[in-house]
Amino acid sequence: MVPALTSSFIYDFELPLQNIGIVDRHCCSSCESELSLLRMADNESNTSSEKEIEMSIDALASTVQESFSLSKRHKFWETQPVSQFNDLGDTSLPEGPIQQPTPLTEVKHEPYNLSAAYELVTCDLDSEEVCSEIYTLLTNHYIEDIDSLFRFDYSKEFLRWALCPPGYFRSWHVGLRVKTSKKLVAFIGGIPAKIRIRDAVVLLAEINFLCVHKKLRSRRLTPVMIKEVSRRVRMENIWQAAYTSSVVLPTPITTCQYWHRFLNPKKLIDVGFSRIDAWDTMTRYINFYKLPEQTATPGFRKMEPHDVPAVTRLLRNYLKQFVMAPDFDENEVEHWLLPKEDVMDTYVVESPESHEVTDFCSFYTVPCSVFGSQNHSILKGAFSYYNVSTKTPLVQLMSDALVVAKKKDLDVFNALHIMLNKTFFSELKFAPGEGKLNYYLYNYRLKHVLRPSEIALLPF
Ligand SMILES: CCCCCCCCCCCCCC(=O)SCCNC(=O)CCNC(=O)[C@H](O)C(C)(C)COP(=O)(O)OP(=O)(O)OC[C@H]1O[C@@H](n2cnc3c(N)ncnc32)[C@H](O)[C@@H]1OP(=O)(O)O
Repeated sequence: MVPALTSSFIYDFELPLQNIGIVDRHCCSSCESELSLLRMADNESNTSSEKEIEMSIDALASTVQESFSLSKRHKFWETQPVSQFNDLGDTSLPEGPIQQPTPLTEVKHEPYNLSAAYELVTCDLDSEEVCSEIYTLLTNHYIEDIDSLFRFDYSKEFLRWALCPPGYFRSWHVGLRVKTSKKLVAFIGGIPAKIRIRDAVVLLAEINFLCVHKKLRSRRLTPVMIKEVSRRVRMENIWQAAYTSSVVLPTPITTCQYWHRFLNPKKLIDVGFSRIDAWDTMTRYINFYKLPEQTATPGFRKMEPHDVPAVTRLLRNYLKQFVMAPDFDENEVEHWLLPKEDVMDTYVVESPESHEVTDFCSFYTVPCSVFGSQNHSILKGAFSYYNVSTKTPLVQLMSDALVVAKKKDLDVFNALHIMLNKTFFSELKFAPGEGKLNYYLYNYRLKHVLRPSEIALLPF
Protein backbone atom coordinates (compact mmCIF):
# COMPACT_ATOMS: atom_id res chain seq x y z
CA MET A 1 0.00 0.00 0.00
CA VAL A 2 1.03 3.52 -0.32
CA PRO A 3 -1.05 6.21 1.22
CA ALA A 4 -1.17 9.91 0.85
CA LEU A 5 2.16 11.16 1.99
CA THR A 6 4.34 9.35 -0.47
CA SER A 7 5.60 12.54 -2.02
CA SER A 8 6.03 16.02 -0.78
CA PHE A 9 2.52 17.22 -0.42
CA ILE A 10 2.36 20.93 -0.69
CA TYR A 11 -0.85 21.92 -2.32
CA ASP A 12 -1.13 25.48 -3.38
CA PHE A 13 -4.82 26.18 -3.65
CA GLU A 14 -4.29 28.68 -6.44
CA LEU A 15 -1.89 26.53 -8.44
CA PRO A 16 -3.36 26.12 -11.91
CA LEU A 17 -4.15 22.45 -12.26
CA GLN A 18 -2.71 22.47 -15.78
CA ASN A 19 0.72 22.70 -14.22
CA ILE A 20 0.58 19.18 -12.97
CA GLY A 21 -0.19 17.65 -16.35
CA ILE A 22 2.92 18.47 -18.34
CA VAL A 23 3.87 15.40 -20.31
CA ASP A 24 6.31 15.00 -23.18
CA ARG A 25 4.12 13.14 -25.59
CA HIS A 26 6.82 12.24 -28.11
CA CYS A 27 9.16 10.06 -26.16
CA CYS A 28 8.78 6.73 -27.95
CA SER A 29 6.05 4.67 -29.50
CA SER A 30 5.60 2.38 -26.52
CA CYS A 31 5.23 5.43 -24.31
CA GLU A 32 2.63 6.73 -26.68
CA SER A 33 0.60 3.55 -26.49
CA GLU A 34 0.93 3.53 -22.71
CA LEU A 35 -0.06 7.15 -22.48
CA SER A 36 -3.06 6.68 -24.70
CA LEU A 37 -4.13 3.70 -22.61
CA LEU A 38 -3.92 5.77 -19.48
CA ARG A 39 -5.77 8.62 -21.12
CA MET A 40 -8.46 6.22 -22.29
CA ALA A 41 -8.58 4.93 -18.75
CA ASP A 42 -10.07 8.16 -17.55
CA ASN A 43 -12.14 9.32 -20.46
CA GLU A 44 -15.36 9.73 -18.58
CA SER A 45 -14.84 13.31 -17.53
CA ASN A 46 -17.24 16.00 -18.49
CA THR A 47 -17.78 18.46 -15.64
CA SER A 48 -15.06 20.98 -14.90
CA SER A 49 -13.97 19.32 -11.66
CA GLU A 50 -13.78 16.02 -13.51
CA LYS A 51 -11.70 17.74 -16.18
CA GLU A 52 -9.25 18.67 -13.45
CA ILE A 53 -9.11 15.07 -12.36
CA GLU A 54 -8.51 14.03 -15.94
CA MET A 55 -5.56 16.40 -16.12
CA SER A 56 -4.10 14.86 -13.03
CA ILE A 57 -4.47 11.45 -14.65
CA ASP A 58 -2.38 12.78 -17.51
CA ALA A 59 0.21 13.74 -14.94
CA LEU A 60 0.12 10.24 -13.56
CA ALA A 61 0.77 8.88 -17.02
CA SER A 62 4.04 10.77 -16.97
CA THR A 63 5.32 8.53 -14.21
CA VAL A 64 5.10 5.51 -16.41
CA GLN A 65 6.58 7.52 -19.23
CA GLU A 66 9.56 8.45 -17.06
CA SER A 67 10.28 4.83 -16.52
CA PHE A 68 10.34 4.33 -20.32
CA SER A 69 12.38 7.39 -21.08
CA LEU A 70 15.04 6.31 -18.63
CA SER A 71 14.94 2.86 -20.26
CA LYS A 72 14.94 1.58 -16.74
CA ARG A 73 15.65 -2.14 -16.47
CA HIS A 74 13.98 -4.20 -13.78
CA LYS A 75 16.36 -7.09 -13.24
CA PHE A 76 14.06 -8.77 -10.75
CA TRP A 77 10.65 -7.83 -12.06
CA GLU A 78 11.53 -8.86 -15.61
CA THR A 79 11.84 -12.44 -14.34
CA GLN A 80 8.44 -12.47 -12.62
CA PRO A 81 5.04 -13.50 -13.98
CA VAL A 82 3.72 -9.96 -14.25
CA SER A 83 2.67 -7.94 -17.30
CA GLN A 84 5.78 -6.37 -18.77
CA PHE A 85 5.74 -2.82 -20.17
CA ASN A 86 6.08 -4.21 -23.70
CA ASP A 87 2.84 -6.18 -23.29
CA LEU A 88 0.82 -2.99 -22.87
CA GLY A 89 -1.65 -2.45 -25.62
CA ASP A 90 -1.21 -6.01 -26.90
CA THR A 91 -4.81 -7.12 -26.69
CA SER A 92 -3.99 -10.48 -28.30
CA LEU A 93 -2.66 -11.67 -24.94
CA PRO A 94 -5.34 -13.48 -22.95
CA GLU A 95 -6.75 -12.02 -19.75
CA GLY A 96 -6.17 -14.19 -16.67
CA PRO A 97 -3.30 -16.11 -15.07
CA ILE A 98 0.08 -15.69 -16.77
CA GLN A 99 1.53 -18.95 -15.42
CA GLN A 100 -0.45 -22.04 -14.51
CA PRO A 101 -0.03 -23.50 -10.99
CA THR A 102 2.63 -26.16 -10.59
CA PRO A 103 2.03 -29.26 -8.43
CA LEU A 104 2.53 -28.34 -4.77
CA THR A 105 5.27 -30.96 -4.50
CA GLU A 106 7.30 -28.81 -6.92
CA VAL A 107 7.02 -25.67 -4.80
CA LYS A 108 10.29 -25.07 -3.00
CA HIS A 109 9.79 -26.25 0.58
CA GLU A 110 12.78 -24.53 2.21
CA PRO A 111 13.21 -20.78 2.67
CA TYR A 112 15.38 -18.91 0.20
CA ASN A 113 19.07 -18.75 0.98
CA LEU A 114 20.64 -15.56 2.17
CA SER A 115 24.13 -14.58 3.06
CA ALA A 116 25.26 -16.16 6.32
CA ALA A 117 24.47 -12.92 8.15
CA TYR A 118 20.65 -13.03 7.87
CA GLU A 119 17.79 -15.44 8.36
CA LEU A 120 14.20 -15.43 7.15
CA VAL A 121 11.64 -15.96 9.92
CA THR A 122 7.89 -16.09 10.46
CA CYS A 123 6.63 -13.21 12.60
CA ASP A 124 3.94 -14.12 15.11
CA LEU A 125 1.79 -11.02 15.55
CA ASP A 126 0.10 -12.60 18.59
CA SER A 127 3.38 -12.16 20.37
CA GLU A 128 3.54 -8.72 21.94
CA GLU A 129 7.30 -8.73 21.53
CA VAL A 130 7.28 -9.59 17.83
CA CYS A 131 4.46 -7.13 17.12
CA SER A 132 6.50 -4.43 18.83
CA GLU A 133 9.53 -5.32 16.71
CA ILE A 134 7.52 -4.95 13.48
CA TYR A 135 6.04 -1.71 14.79
CA THR A 136 9.51 -0.34 15.59
CA LEU A 137 10.89 -1.32 12.19
CA LEU A 138 8.01 0.35 10.35
CA THR A 139 7.92 3.41 12.58
CA ASN A 140 11.56 4.10 11.85
CA HIS A 141 11.90 2.91 8.27
CA TYR A 142 8.52 2.74 6.48
CA ILE A 143 7.06 5.19 3.96
CA GLU A 144 8.06 8.83 4.12
CA ASP A 145 7.28 11.83 1.99
CA ILE A 146 10.00 12.98 -0.37
CA ASP A 147 11.28 15.66 2.01
CA SER A 148 11.31 13.30 5.01
CA LEU A 149 8.92 15.55 6.92
CA PHE A 150 6.46 12.76 7.67
CA ARG A 151 6.62 9.01 8.14
CA PHE A 152 3.73 6.61 8.64
CA ASP A 153 3.38 5.37 12.18
CA TYR A 154 0.94 2.45 12.01
CA SER A 155 -0.06 1.40 15.51
CA LYS A 156 0.34 -2.18 16.73
CA GLU A 157 -3.45 -2.55 16.85
CA PHE A 158 -3.62 -1.39 13.25
CA LEU A 159 -0.95 -3.86 12.14
CA ARG A 160 -2.70 -6.76 13.88
CA TRP A 161 -6.00 -5.74 12.31
CA ALA A 162 -4.53 -5.29 8.82
CA LEU A 163 -2.45 -8.47 8.86
CA CYS A 164 -4.72 -10.89 10.75
CA PRO A 165 -8.14 -10.97 9.02
CA PRO A 166 -10.26 -14.14 8.97
CA GLY A 167 -8.35 -17.06 7.45
CA TYR A 168 -4.95 -15.35 7.55
CA PHE A 169 -1.75 -17.36 7.35
CA ARG A 170 0.90 -16.63 9.95
CA SER A 171 3.53 -17.93 7.53
CA TRP A 172 2.79 -14.96 5.24
CA HIS A 173 4.22 -12.52 7.80
CA VAL A 174 7.83 -12.76 6.81
CA GLY A 175 10.69 -11.15 8.70
CA LEU A 176 14.39 -10.91 8.10
CA ARG A 177 16.66 -11.00 11.13
CA VAL A 178 20.35 -10.49 11.62
CA LYS A 179 21.53 -13.94 12.68
CA THR A 180 23.82 -12.82 15.47
CA SER A 181 21.77 -10.08 17.12
CA LYS A 182 18.31 -11.36 16.03
CA LYS A 183 17.40 -7.77 15.15
CA LEU A 184 14.44 -7.52 12.76
CA VAL A 185 15.67 -5.60 9.71
CA ALA A 186 13.05 -6.30 7.06
CA PHE A 187 9.42 -7.31 6.84
CA ILE A 188 6.77 -8.15 4.25
CA GLY A 189 3.19 -9.14 5.02
CA GLY A 190 0.48 -10.92 3.09
CA ILE A 191 -3.17 -11.73 3.72
CA PRO A 192 -5.60 -13.86 1.72
CA ALA A 193 -8.42 -12.08 -0.11
CA LYS A 194 -11.15 -13.02 -2.56
CA ILE A 195 -11.14 -10.46 -5.34
CA ARG A 196 -13.61 -10.37 -8.21
CA ILE A 197 -12.01 -9.31 -11.47
CA ARG A 198 -14.87 -8.86 -13.94
CA ASP A 199 -16.72 -12.20 -13.54
CA ALA A 200 -13.85 -14.23 -12.09
CA VAL A 201 -13.45 -14.51 -8.32
CA VAL A 202 -9.74 -14.98 -7.62
CA LEU A 203 -8.38 -16.10 -4.28
CA LEU A 204 -5.14 -14.18 -3.98
CA ALA A 205 -2.62 -12.69 -1.59
CA GLU A 206 -2.65 -8.99 -0.81
CA ILE A 207 0.95 -8.01 -0.10
CA ASN A 208 1.80 -5.00 2.02
CA PHE A 209 4.12 -3.45 4.62
CA LEU A 210 7.30 -4.28 2.70
CA CYS A 211 10.08 -2.55 4.56
CA VAL A 212 13.86 -2.80 4.63
CA HIS A 213 15.94 -1.07 7.30
CA LYS A 214 17.43 2.15 5.91
CA LYS A 215 20.98 0.93 6.43
CA LEU A 216 20.31 -2.14 4.31
CA ARG A 217 18.78 -0.43 1.30
CA SER A 218 19.96 -1.05 -2.28
CA ARG A 219 21.32 -4.48 -1.40
CA ARG A 220 18.68 -6.42 -3.31
CA LEU A 221 17.01 -7.70 -0.15
CA THR A 222 13.61 -6.81 -1.58
CA PRO A 223 13.64 -9.52 -4.27
CA VAL A 224 14.51 -12.05 -1.56
CA MET A 225 11.62 -10.90 0.65
CA ILE A 226 9.23 -11.05 -2.30
CA LYS A 227 10.43 -14.47 -3.45
CA GLU A 228 10.08 -15.82 0.08
CA VAL A 229 6.56 -14.51 0.57
CA SER A 230 5.65 -15.81 -2.91
CA ARG A 231 6.95 -19.25 -1.99
CA ARG A 232 4.87 -19.26 1.18
CA VAL A 233 1.77 -18.11 -0.69
CA ARG A 234 2.24 -20.86 -3.29
CA MET A 235 2.56 -23.41 -0.48
CA GLU A 236 -1.08 -22.58 0.28
CA ASN A 237 -1.95 -23.30 -3.36
CA ILE A 238 -2.54 -19.61 -4.12
CA TRP A 239 -0.93 -18.28 -7.28
CA GLN A 240 -1.97 -14.65 -7.67
CA ALA A 241 -1.36 -11.48 -5.68
CA ALA A 242 -2.39 -7.82 -5.58
CA TYR A 243 -0.31 -4.94 -4.23
CA THR A 244 0.15 -1.21 -4.54
CA SER A 245 3.19 1.01 -4.52
CA SER A 246 4.22 4.54 -5.28
CA VAL A 247 7.13 3.06 -7.24
CA VAL A 248 6.55 2.31 -10.91
CA LEU A 249 7.19 -1.36 -11.59
CA PRO A 250 6.11 -3.62 -14.44
CA THR A 251 3.22 -2.87 -14.86
CA PRO A 252 0.47 -0.87 -13.15
CA ILE A 253 -3.11 -1.92 -13.84
CA THR A 254 -4.05 1.62 -12.88
CA THR A 255 -2.45 4.68 -11.35
CA CYS A 256 -4.36 6.93 -9.07
CA GLN A 257 -4.00 9.78 -6.72
CA TYR A 258 -4.82 10.70 -3.16
CA TRP A 259 -6.98 13.74 -2.48
CA HIS A 260 -6.92 15.52 0.85
CA ARG A 261 -9.54 17.38 2.82
CA PHE A 262 -7.96 19.52 5.51
CA LEU A 263 -9.67 19.17 8.90
CA ASN A 264 -7.13 21.06 10.96
CA PRO A 265 -5.74 23.59 8.47
CA LYS A 266 -3.68 25.54 10.98
CA LYS A 267 -1.79 22.47 12.14
CA LEU A 268 -1.33 21.28 8.56
CA ILE A 269 0.38 24.56 7.78
CA ASP A 270 2.45 24.43 10.97
CA VAL A 271 3.87 21.03 10.11
CA GLY A 272 4.47 21.80 6.43
CA PHE A 273 1.73 19.55 5.05
CA SER A 274 0.06 22.47 3.30
CA ARG A 275 0.97 26.09 2.80
CA ILE A 276 -0.85 29.35 2.71
CA ASP A 277 -0.44 31.83 -0.12
CA ALA A 278 1.25 35.13 0.56
CA TRP A 279 -1.95 36.99 -0.32
CA ASP A 280 -4.13 34.84 1.93
CA THR A 281 -4.77 35.14 5.66
CA MET A 282 -4.86 32.39 8.24
CA THR A 283 -8.37 33.44 9.29
CA ARG A 284 -9.71 33.15 5.77
CA TYR A 285 -7.91 29.85 5.32
CA ILE A 286 -9.32 28.40 8.53
CA ASN A 287 -12.82 29.65 7.74
CA PHE A 288 -12.64 28.12 4.29
CA TYR A 289 -12.22 24.65 5.83
CA LYS A 290 -14.72 25.12 8.68
CA LEU A 291 -17.12 22.20 9.07
CA PRO A 292 -20.57 22.02 10.67
CA GLU A 293 -20.57 21.20 14.38
CA GLN A 294 -23.06 18.36 13.95
CA THR A 295 -23.78 15.70 11.35
CA ALA A 296 -26.76 16.45 9.12
CA THR A 297 -28.25 13.02 8.40
CA PRO A 298 -31.05 11.78 10.69
CA GLY A 299 -30.24 8.28 11.95
CA PHE A 300 -26.45 8.66 11.41
CA ARG A 301 -24.79 6.52 14.09
CA LYS A 302 -21.82 4.27 14.78
CA MET A 303 -22.01 0.81 13.23
CA GLU A 304 -22.79 -1.96 15.73
CA PRO A 305 -22.32 -5.75 15.51
CA HIS A 306 -25.99 -6.30 14.65
CA ASP A 307 -25.53 -4.12 11.52
CA VAL A 308 -23.13 -6.61 9.92
CA PRO A 309 -25.72 -8.40 7.73
CA ALA A 310 -27.25 -5.13 6.47
CA VAL A 311 -23.84 -3.54 5.82
CA THR A 312 -22.69 -6.70 4.00
CA ARG A 313 -25.78 -6.59 1.77
CA LEU A 314 -25.28 -2.90 0.99
CA LEU A 315 -21.57 -3.34 0.33
CA ARG A 316 -21.88 -6.43 -1.86
CA ASN A 317 -24.53 -4.74 -3.94
CA TYR A 318 -22.46 -1.57 -4.28
CA LEU A 319 -19.28 -3.42 -5.25
CA LYS A 320 -21.00 -5.13 -8.22
CA GLN A 321 -20.51 -2.04 -10.37
CA PHE A 322 -16.69 -2.13 -10.26
CA VAL A 323 -14.43 -4.19 -12.50
CA MET A 324 -12.18 -5.18 -9.61
CA ALA A 325 -13.57 -5.43 -6.09
CA PRO A 326 -13.33 -7.61 -3.01
CA ASP A 327 -15.86 -10.38 -2.58
CA PHE A 328 -16.62 -9.81 1.10
CA ASP A 329 -18.70 -12.14 3.26
CA GLU A 330 -20.18 -11.27 6.66
CA ASN A 331 -17.10 -12.48 8.56
CA GLU A 332 -14.89 -10.17 6.55
CA VAL A 333 -17.27 -7.23 6.91
CA GLU A 334 -17.26 -7.81 10.65
CA HIS A 335 -13.47 -7.77 10.67
CA TRP A 336 -12.88 -4.88 8.26
CA LEU A 337 -15.78 -2.57 9.07
CA LEU A 338 -16.83 -2.92 12.69
CA PRO A 339 -15.47 0.11 14.53
CA LYS A 340 -12.15 -0.48 16.25
CA GLU A 341 -10.77 2.25 18.46
CA ASP A 342 -8.21 4.43 16.67
CA VAL A 343 -8.16 2.02 13.73
CA MET A 344 -11.50 1.87 11.92
CA ASP A 345 -14.65 3.96 12.08
CA THR A 346 -17.88 3.06 10.38
CA TYR A 347 -21.13 5.02 10.62
CA VAL A 348 -24.44 3.76 9.30
CA VAL A 349 -27.61 5.63 8.51
CA GLU A 350 -30.58 3.92 10.11
CA SER A 351 -33.87 5.26 8.82
CA PRO A 352 -35.73 6.76 11.82
CA GLU A 353 -39.01 5.50 10.33
CA SER A 354 -38.29 2.01 9.02
CA HIS A 355 -35.09 1.33 11.04
CA GLU A 356 -33.59 -0.01 7.87
CA VAL A 357 -29.85 0.66 7.36
CA THR A 358 -29.72 2.55 4.08
CA ASP A 359 -26.18 3.95 3.88
CA PHE A 360 -22.81 3.79 5.54
CA CYS A 361 -19.43 5.48 5.42
CA SER A 362 -16.11 4.36 6.85
CA PHE A 363 -12.53 5.43 7.30
CA TYR A 364 -9.42 4.06 8.93
CA THR A 365 -6.87 6.06 10.88
CA VAL A 366 -3.12 6.16 10.36
CA PRO A 367 -0.92 8.60 12.27
CA CYS A 368 2.31 9.98 10.85
CA SER A 369 5.39 11.01 12.76
CA VAL A 370 6.15 14.64 12.07
CA PHE A 371 9.74 15.80 11.76
CA GLY A 372 10.84 19.38 11.60
CA SER A 373 8.01 20.97 13.60
CA GLN A 374 8.53 22.39 17.05
CA ASN A 375 4.85 22.29 17.88
CA HIS A 376 3.72 18.86 16.72
CA SER A 377 5.11 15.36 16.61
CA ILE A 378 2.10 13.49 15.20
CA LEU A 379 -0.31 14.11 12.34
CA LYS A 380 -3.44 12.00 12.29
CA GLY A 381 -4.90 11.03 8.94
CA ALA A 382 -8.28 9.49 8.19
CA PHE A 383 -8.36 7.36 5.04
CA SER A 384 -11.68 6.93 3.29
CA TYR A 385 -12.64 3.24 3.09
CA TYR A 386 -16.02 2.07 1.73
CA ASN A 387 -18.91 4.53 1.47
CA VAL A 388 -22.27 3.32 0.24
CA SER A 389 -25.27 5.52 -0.25
CA THR A 390 -28.67 4.35 -1.36
CA LYS A 391 -30.88 7.04 0.26
CA THR A 392 -28.60 9.74 1.66
CA PRO A 393 -26.80 11.72 -1.07
CA LEU A 394 -23.14 10.65 -1.12
CA VAL A 395 -21.93 14.23 -0.65
CA GLN A 396 -24.01 14.59 2.51
CA LEU A 397 -22.86 11.23 3.83
CA MET A 398 -19.22 12.19 3.26
CA SER A 399 -19.75 15.61 4.77
CA ASP A 400 -20.97 13.79 7.89
CA ALA A 401 -17.89 11.56 7.73
CA LEU A 402 -15.72 14.70 7.73
CA VAL A 403 -17.63 16.08 10.72
CA VAL A 404 -17.06 12.94 12.80
CA ALA A 405 -13.42 12.70 11.70
CA LYS A 406 -12.91 16.28 12.81
CA LYS A 407 -14.60 15.55 16.15
CA LYS A 408 -12.16 12.67 16.62
CA ASP A 409 -9.39 15.22 16.33
CA LEU A 410 -8.06 13.88 13.04
CA ASP A 411 -6.10 16.40 11.01
CA VAL A 412 -6.71 15.45 7.40
CA PHE A 413 -9.16 13.21 5.55
CA ASN A 414 -7.61 11.38 2.60
CA ALA A 415 -9.36 9.59 -0.23
CA LEU A 416 -8.16 7.91 -3.39
CA HIS A 417 -9.94 8.88 -6.55
CA ILE A 418 -11.20 5.33 -6.99
CA MET A 419 -14.82 4.08 -6.95
CA LEU A 420 -17.25 7.03 -6.88
CA ASN A 421 -15.01 9.19 -4.71
CA LYS A 422 -14.33 11.89 -7.25
CA THR A 423 -18.03 12.79 -7.26
CA PHE A 424 -17.71 14.44 -3.85
CA PHE A 425 -14.19 15.92 -3.96
CA SER A 426 -14.96 19.30 -5.39
CA GLU A 427 -18.01 20.09 -3.28
CA LEU A 428 -16.32 19.00 -0.08
CA LYS A 429 -13.09 20.94 -0.76
CA PHE A 430 -10.71 18.05 -1.29
CA ALA A 431 -7.46 19.00 -3.00
CA PRO A 432 -5.28 16.68 -5.07
CA GLY A 433 -2.02 15.48 -3.56
CA GLU A 434 1.15 14.85 -5.49
CA GLY A 435 1.62 11.23 -4.48
CA LYS A 436 0.79 8.59 -7.05
CA LEU A 437 -0.36 5.13 -6.18
CA ASN A 438 0.09 2.29 -8.66
CA TYR A 439 -2.01 -0.87 -8.44
CA TYR A 440 -0.51 -4.21 -9.50
CA LEU A 441 -1.52 -7.81 -10.04
CA TYR A 442 0.96 -10.68 -9.81
CA ASN A 443 0.48 -13.59 -12.20
CA TYR A 444 -2.72 -12.12 -13.64
CA ARG A 445 -2.91 -10.16 -16.85
CA LEU A 446 -5.61 -7.66 -17.69
CA LYS A 447 -6.28 -6.82 -21.31
CA HIS A 448 -6.56 -3.11 -20.57
CA VAL A 449 -5.46 -0.79 -17.84
CA LEU A 450 -8.40 0.14 -15.65
CA ARG A 451 -9.82 3.52 -14.81
CA PRO A 452 -9.39 4.35 -11.13
CA SER A 453 -13.18 4.54 -10.97
CA GLU A 454 -13.34 0.85 -11.93
CA ILE A 455 -11.35 -0.22 -8.89
CA ALA A 456 -12.73 -0.86 -5.42
CA LEU A 457 -9.63 -2.21 -3.69
CA LEU A 458 -8.21 -0.28 -0.76
CA PRO A 459 -4.64 -0.64 0.36
CA PHE A 460 -3.65 0.35 3.87
C1 LIG B 1 1.94 -15.75 -5.83
C2 LIG B 1 2.17 -14.88 -4.70
C3 LIG B 1 3.04 -13.67 -5.07
C4 LIG B 1 3.27 -12.76 -3.88
C5 LIG B 1 4.24 -11.62 -4.22
C6 LIG B 1 3.60 -10.51 -5.02
C7 LIG B 1 4.56 -9.35 -5.24
C8 LIG B 1 4.65 -8.41 -4.06
C9 LIG B 1 5.51 -7.22 -4.38
C10 LIG B 1 5.75 -6.35 -3.17
C11 LIG B 1 4.64 -5.39 -2.90
C12 LIG B 1 4.94 -4.48 -1.76
C13 LIG B 1 3.83 -3.50 -1.47
C14 LIG B 1 4.30 -2.51 -0.42
O1 LIG B 1 4.47 -2.83 0.71
S1 LIG B 1 4.60 -0.89 -0.96
C15 LIG B 1 5.49 -0.15 0.36
C16 LIG B 1 6.96 -0.28 0.13
N1 LIG B 1 7.70 0.16 1.28
C17 LIG B 1 8.26 1.36 1.42
O2 LIG B 1 8.21 2.20 0.55
C18 LIG B 1 8.94 1.61 2.75
C19 LIG B 1 10.22 2.37 2.63
N2 LIG B 1 11.11 1.75 1.64
C20 LIG B 1 11.76 0.58 1.85
O3 LIG B 1 11.66 -0.07 2.87
C21 LIG B 1 12.66 0.13 0.70
O4 LIG B 1 12.97 1.22 -0.11
C22 LIG B 1 12.00 -0.97 -0.17
C23 LIG B 1 11.81 -2.24 0.65
C24 LIG B 1 10.66 -0.53 -0.75
C25 LIG B 1 12.93 -1.27 -1.36
O5 LIG B 1 14.18 -1.57 -0.88
P1 LIG B 1 15.54 -1.12 -1.64
O6 LIG B 1 15.31 0.24 -2.17
O7 LIG B 1 16.64 -1.36 -0.73
O8 LIG B 1 15.59 -2.10 -2.93
P2 LIG B 1 16.41 -3.48 -3.04
O9 LIG B 1 17.83 -3.22 -3.40
O10 LIG B 1 16.19 -4.30 -1.83
O11 LIG B 1 15.66 -4.18 -4.28
C26 LIG B 1 15.56 -3.55 -5.51
C27 LIG B 1 14.43 -4.21 -6.26
O12 LIG B 1 13.20 -4.04 -5.51
C28 LIG B 1 12.23 -3.42 -6.32
N3 LIG B 1 11.34 -2.61 -5.49
C29 LIG B 1 11.62 -1.45 -4.88
N4 LIG B 1 10.54 -1.01 -4.21
C30 LIG B 1 9.57 -1.92 -4.43
C31 LIG B 1 8.23 -2.01 -4.01
N5 LIG B 1 7.64 -1.08 -3.26
N6 LIG B 1 7.50 -3.08 -4.38
C32 LIG B 1 8.05 -4.03 -5.15
N7 LIG B 1 9.32 -4.00 -5.59
C33 LIG B 1 10.07 -2.94 -5.23
C34 LIG B 1 13.04 -2.56 -7.28
O13 LIG B 1 12.25 -2.19 -8.39
C35 LIG B 1 14.19 -3.50 -7.60
O14 LIG B 1 13.77 -4.51 -8.51
P3 LIG B 1 14.09 -4.34 -10.08
O15 LIG B 1 13.52 -3.02 -10.50
O16 LIG B 1 15.59 -4.39 -10.20
O17 LIG B 1 13.43 -5.48 -10.78
